[in-house]
Amino acid sequence: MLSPSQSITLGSLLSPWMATSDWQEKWREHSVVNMTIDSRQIEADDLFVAVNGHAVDGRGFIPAAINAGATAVLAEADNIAKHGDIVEQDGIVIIYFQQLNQYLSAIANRFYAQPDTRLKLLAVTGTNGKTTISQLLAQWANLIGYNAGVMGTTGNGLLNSLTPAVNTTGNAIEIPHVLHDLVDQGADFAAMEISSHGLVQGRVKALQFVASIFTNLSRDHLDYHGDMANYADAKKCLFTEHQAGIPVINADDDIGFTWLADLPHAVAVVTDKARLGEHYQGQALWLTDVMYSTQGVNISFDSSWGAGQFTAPLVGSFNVSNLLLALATLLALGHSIDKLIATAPHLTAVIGRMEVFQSPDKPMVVVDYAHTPDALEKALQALRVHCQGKLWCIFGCGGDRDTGKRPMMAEISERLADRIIITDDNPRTEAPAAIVSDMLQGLALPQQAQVIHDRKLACTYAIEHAQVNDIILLAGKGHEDYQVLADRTIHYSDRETVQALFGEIA
Ligand SMILES: CC(=O)N[C@H]1[C@@H](OP(=O)(O)OP(=O)(O)OC[C@H]2O[C@@H](n3ccc(=O)[nH]c3=O)[C@H](O)[C@@H]2O)O[C@H](CO)[C@@H](O)[C@@H]1O[C@H](C)C(=O)N[C@@H](C)C(=O)N[C@H](CCC(=O)O)C(=O)O
Ligand SMILES: Nc1ncnc2c1ncn2[C@@H]1O[C@H](COP(=O)(O)OP(=O)(O)OP(=O)(O)O)[C@@H](O)[C@H]1O
Ligand SMILES: N[C@H](CCC[C@H](N)C(=O)O)C(=O)O
Ligand SMILES: [Mg+2]
Repeated sequence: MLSPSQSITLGSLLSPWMATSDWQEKWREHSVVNMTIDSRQIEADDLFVAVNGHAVDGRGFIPAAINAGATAVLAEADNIAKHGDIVEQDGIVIIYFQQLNQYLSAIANRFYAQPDTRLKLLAVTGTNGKTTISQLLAQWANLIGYNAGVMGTTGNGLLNSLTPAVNTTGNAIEIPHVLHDLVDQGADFAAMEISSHGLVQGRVKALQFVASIFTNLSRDHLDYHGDMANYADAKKCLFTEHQAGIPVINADDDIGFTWLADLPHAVAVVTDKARLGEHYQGQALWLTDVMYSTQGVNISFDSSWGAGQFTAPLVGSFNVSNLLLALATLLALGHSIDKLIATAPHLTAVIGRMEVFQSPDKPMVVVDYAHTPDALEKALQALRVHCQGKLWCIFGCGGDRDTGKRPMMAEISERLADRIIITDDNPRTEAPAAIVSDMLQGLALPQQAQVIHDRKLACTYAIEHAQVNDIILLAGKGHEDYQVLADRTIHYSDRETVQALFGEIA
């Protein structure tokens, strides 16, 4: 539960955008103590914000919000002529605001007293790696003396006490509210994940970031963005239409590389310096050597801030990219290279991201959140290096999400794994059999893949049938502790399943 903010008058809150001095005094001086966008979460003295959404028009819930105790309403205006109109309904004021969705971030940020400027706020965007990098940044920040928070897929809050959240990037009101609470709890650093949905919906429009990181772009969310060009534009607008601070760009990624030309102050991060060309003038950090072991990675790098070498207990080549991006960002923000190198061995793997589970006489199991073709490919490639026996891949595809990635992920599993078990992953409103059928289209030899819809049974089968030197990748659910079915959400966790099968928990 978020704490209430200090109260603020409607006149003061909205004065940057409308002539509140013309209002009746009773409305101008009317105080509100919280903002909420959902009528179902209204509490006494809240300001209800009614926007027109993708599925329903929030203005239809104004009566419900008033019934629930809203003390005032800020509602989307249909056109510019109606901007600033005031209507009284059941003794409650409704103020109309044009393009409310696009301004909501600024209004809410003002409401919560600009918390983005009261700590160092960092943004991480890209298809894969956002959670990992934001948490690595927060861990590293803590190790060098900050009190760091995060916001993202695994929840919001101080790094070690996260509150689960509905979205990876919260709504335009929730974000400054969480930041306000973080500042109250003494946070002086926060790294947040910014999804492409969050960017196009203006959820972070008004925030001031000290640095923004781009991880990579690969297929995902085409159900929402239509095509890859739109998806790329959505990500790019963090750097061109937001207060991004220092851009830190993964230039190994083809899209990231092309953006460098438009971002002269960017820090480019690459695994091969030659990729930047002789004439590259900007700041950069590049890999000079890397060694992998089951204990993690040993990285040597050079950069505009000097050269160095460090170890970190993370698995997979993509985590080298994640570590370099986090390091480059902290260096660009002025932190000491020596301190960062000295603290790197204390970084830890992020929950549900290439998380390794081992038990005597049992195959190694890796729980990972790969739910895109690129992530699945990278996760399998990373594990192949360590696998003496057969590599198993257990995965499904989410319902009500981009259907095009289903056969692609199946094709990747067939190419890179030795044994495939297709299972369920949040079927949501779709029939699990239909999702599996889409996935099977991608296999040359579908008869060789097993389909076990029940995820726990799929894991049990693999652990019972795999040899001790096999590796089992359990992909797609990572930290999730639920399975979303058509009519209900049930408790389910891959991590708990493995721990139970290994006899670690009852
Ligand atoms: C399609 C989409 O992105 N929808 C997002 C959008 O909702 P919306 O404004 O369109 O909502 P709507 O359901 O049409 O309702 C309109 C308004 O009526 C209000 N309402 C509705 C019902 C009611 O009883 N009372 C009420 O007041 C709603 O609060 C809303 O303000 O804005 C909301 C607030 O920001 C988001 O929570 C919501 O995310 C939904 C839940 C969602 O599933 N989004 C996914 C696709 C998403 O955003 N994913 C990305 C991450 C993807 C990744 O991993 O990369 C994310 O950032 O989470
Ligand atoms: N830099 C990377 N490049 C490619 N794949 C990655 C990278 N980092 C992580 N992955 C893979 O993607 C999965 C998800 O990683 P992570 O949760 O950090 O990404 P995310 O961008 O936060 O995802 P989401 O969009 O679901 O929030 C990991 O479990 C791993 O398989
Ligand atoms: N944030 C992503 C996560 C997907 C995770 C996977 N378990 C699934 O449900 O598809 C999404 O909502 O598309
Ligand atoms: Mg994430």
